[in-house]
Amino acid sequence: MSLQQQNVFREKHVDLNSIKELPDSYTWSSVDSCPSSNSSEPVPVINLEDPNAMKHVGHACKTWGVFQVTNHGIPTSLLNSMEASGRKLFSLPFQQKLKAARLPDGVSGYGVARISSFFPKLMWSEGFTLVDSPHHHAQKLWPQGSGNFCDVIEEYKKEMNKLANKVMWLILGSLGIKKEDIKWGEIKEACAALQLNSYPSCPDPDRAMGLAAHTDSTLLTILHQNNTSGLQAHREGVGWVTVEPIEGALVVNIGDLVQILSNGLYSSVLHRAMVNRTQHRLSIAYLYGPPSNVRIAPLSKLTDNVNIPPLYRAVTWSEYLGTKAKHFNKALSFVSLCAPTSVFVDGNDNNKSNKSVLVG
Ligand SMILES: C=C1C[C@]23C[C@@]1(O)CC[C@H]2[C@@]12CCC[C@@](C)(C(=O)O1)[C@H]2[C@@H]3C(=O)O
Ligand SMILES: O=C(O)CCC(=O)C(=O)O
Ligand SMILES: [Fe+2]
Repeated sequence: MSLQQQNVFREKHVDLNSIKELPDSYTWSSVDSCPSSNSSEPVPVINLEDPNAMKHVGHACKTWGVFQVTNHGIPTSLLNSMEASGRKLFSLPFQQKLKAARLPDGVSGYGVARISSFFPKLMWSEGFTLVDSPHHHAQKLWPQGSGNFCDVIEEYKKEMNKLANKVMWLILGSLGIKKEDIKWGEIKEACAALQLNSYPSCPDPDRAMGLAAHTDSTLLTILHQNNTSGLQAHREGVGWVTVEPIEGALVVNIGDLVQILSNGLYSSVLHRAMVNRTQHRLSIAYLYGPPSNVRIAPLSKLTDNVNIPPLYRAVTWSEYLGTKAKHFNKALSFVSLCAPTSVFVDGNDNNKSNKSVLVG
């Protein structure tokens, strides 16, 4: 990064651990006006070894767009090592983390949430995005040697890929889709990014926002959260529901690309992360998408061009990420084939879903 870029970057980046009082630039006036729902129904928890797992996955996708999985096959030791690697990274001195800062137009590296530019207030979090090999970043962060950091990341990505494939086939199976119905056949060539999120303890958590409401631009996202609650999912007609951490369980979020693929039968889930006064929260998101050359469109088996027309046009993942980077919560309507009604609300208004409603 050039000196000039570093200066621009520093203006936007603040060491949250050094702040004792919530600055105005981090104060979200609308957070306290829309309290979390007290709904007694929790987000579904699905045992992946249950013979009825596919049916449960289908139901969870239709009703919530988010669920937790147990018996997922990821060794506890790997989850612990990944969490320790995340802690090791975020506990570095701020100036050291800045050495691996994400470039202004880049994707990977240390920085604020990419969606920050769509909001008038800043988020109480720091993130680290890894797309390719972690070695380049690790060298900058730990010039004297990064220990097992890179090995853990590579192993985590490999294991997460297997799990994401498995969950993806459960989702597709629940829609009645078989392997031969998918033109891109094996999804083992799938692409992915790893997003490490750190939410330092906050002096005024009720007026701060860790990560603002968004949907993921993925097929699905697998999230490991440490034992500190903060993740909330939005359910139509219910409101914000906390996805309570369950030891050893992983959270699966349905992303926008499954909404496209399923022709809207399964909606991506709007979610956000809250912060708390005493505990540092850490989450690790495995953002799973299709191979870069594949165009994602509503599956032909789910449309008939007469009664059920395709609702979305075909897009590649990178094309969709570009649309999301430009239009954020309006991205799905930009690939929609039907006229959207104008129901978008301000992204800072957390009381309502900020996704589009499509009229056929
Ligand atoms: C693959 C990706 C999804 C993501 C944009 C990215 O290129 C890498 C970072 C991802 C992330 C993680 C935090 C929330 C999110 C909305 C963001 O700002 O960066 C997602 C992006 C996304 O799903 O659109
Ligand atoms: O930290 C969390 O619980 C949410 C993270 C998230 O939504 C993301 O990384 O996309
Ligand atoms: Fe997310």
